[in-house]
Amino acid sequence: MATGYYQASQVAAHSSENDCWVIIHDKVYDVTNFLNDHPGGKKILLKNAGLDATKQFDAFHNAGVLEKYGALCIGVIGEAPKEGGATPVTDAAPVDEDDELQFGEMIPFGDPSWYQQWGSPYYKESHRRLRRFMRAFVDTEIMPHVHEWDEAKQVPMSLFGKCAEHGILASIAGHGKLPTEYFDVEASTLFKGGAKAIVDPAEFDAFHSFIIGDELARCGSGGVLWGLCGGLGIGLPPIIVNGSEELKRRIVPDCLAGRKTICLAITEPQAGSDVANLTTVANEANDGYVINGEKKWITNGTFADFFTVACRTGGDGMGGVSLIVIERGMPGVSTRQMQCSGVWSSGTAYINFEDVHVPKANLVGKENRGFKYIVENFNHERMGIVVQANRLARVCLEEAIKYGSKRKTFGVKLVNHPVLRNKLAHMSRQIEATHAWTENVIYQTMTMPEDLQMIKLGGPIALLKAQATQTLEYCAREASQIFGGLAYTRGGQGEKIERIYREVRAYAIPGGSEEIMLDLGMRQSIKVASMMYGAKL
Ligand code: HEM
Repeated sequence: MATGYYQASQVAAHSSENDCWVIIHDKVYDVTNFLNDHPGGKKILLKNAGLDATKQFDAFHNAGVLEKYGALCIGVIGEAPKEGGATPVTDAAPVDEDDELQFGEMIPFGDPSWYQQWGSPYYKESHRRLRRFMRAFVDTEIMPHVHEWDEAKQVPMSLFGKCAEHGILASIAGHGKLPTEYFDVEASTLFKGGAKAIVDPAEFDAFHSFIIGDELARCGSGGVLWGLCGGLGIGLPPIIVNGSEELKRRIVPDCLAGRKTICLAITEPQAGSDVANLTTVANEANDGYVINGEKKWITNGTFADFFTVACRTGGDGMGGVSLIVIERGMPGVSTRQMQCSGVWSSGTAYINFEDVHVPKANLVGKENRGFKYIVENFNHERMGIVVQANRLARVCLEEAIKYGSKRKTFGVKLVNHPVLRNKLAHMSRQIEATHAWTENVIYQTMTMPEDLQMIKLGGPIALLKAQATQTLEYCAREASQIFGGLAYTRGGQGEKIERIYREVRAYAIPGGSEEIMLDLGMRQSIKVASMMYGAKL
């Protein structure tokens, strides 16, 4: 935290290896004890000792580095205020005067258009308050740690606790509706105070959920997103919607309070997305089940306390599948972390269930209805993927524009080369189109009767998922080309791009691969057009 006021001439006196200060963006950093740890080397810092090194710093780092190393900052360049004047608050974010219309850094297409002075019918004051809250939360609590968490291949439980405190976990688990019976609304930063809250819980809608997902995804890590949201978004909803009251009380409050975590365990080594043919079997025994089988690619499986498991309780096909909750402490449960190309901190697991005895009370809803419960959550799951994928694509665009505006080749900034602008243009048009379609579909989920949503929105949402993940793939590729070698190495300026590029498949395959989504989308849409609207086909 900055404390003192200095003149440039005073900083100049600290220019040796034993006493080394530098000025960056009008702040003074004492880097004496950092010289040997500086990843760019000691020499380069010493060359700038006692000087204003802003230009050189900006050439090699992202602004976020200074937040992470804030402890090195000892003051600012300038005069101390006269006695009785305001105390310096050098680290405070500037207050945005025109929050109504303008919010964020104003990088072209770096945020949705309603952040950049465009009107929109979808958002009101509580949405604007929520976006401000979420941005500050992600910038301070998530963004500085993402690289570290990713390398460590885990998200700390403390993040779940912090998100729970604000009501973010409950927002992720609800389908645009808050599960208010299962978390302490009045203890949540976002919702306490009813009508005076940041978001009045009675008014919480799908656009609030959208903002939370979209702003979280600014962290630029699918691993953190899947780590935090994976189980809550797909493992918990089948219990909230279909579970017995006793099962809900036993599981949901702990998950929404960040004390426990959950995952959805469907995919198997041999069954892939083919849910109807899964082989994990639950045989009835003594007032319960004995479960045997293997699950693979299970998001959050390495650390989850609860597993919402798809098992065969009946005959072949989709009519013989049930959902049963298995608990980590039950004998016969073992998990191991899988080594995947992306989403490292999400805890992707291979799971073995060997003669696991589970009480009947852990059955979700009715026996042999599991396939129906899974399918009912598909639209919600896919929309979650759409929101994350498109914001990750936006992160690629934002990073590419920022980097292209400072890096020069052949004496010209990258953004002044038409070939680079052409890449940015194609990225922007795809992101904006995907966002507009996403908003349109979200609006339908708020206005269309639920039974009709299942029929009418399944096709468009499947197509939208393919649209979002192909946009992500395109943007990750083009941003990598723009960053060059920096996006080929982990960490540093190209950190987000390198990671997102590795994570593209984790969006394009789960929740329905692009191939399945495109086919289903058209099949379903043709069926709906003929059956419901009388299209003469
Ligand atoms: C408070 C001051 C500074 C801090 C905390 C700092 C921190 C870092 C960090 C964390 C990295 C690793 C890459 C990254 O995460 O971006 C890095 C790399 C580097 N830094 Fe610094 N740095 C500082 C000042 C400077 C200055 C003043 C210069 C140049 C005059 C410089 C030149 C470099 C270079 C050349 C690299 C290697 C970049 C690469 O691998 O592409 N640093 N620095």
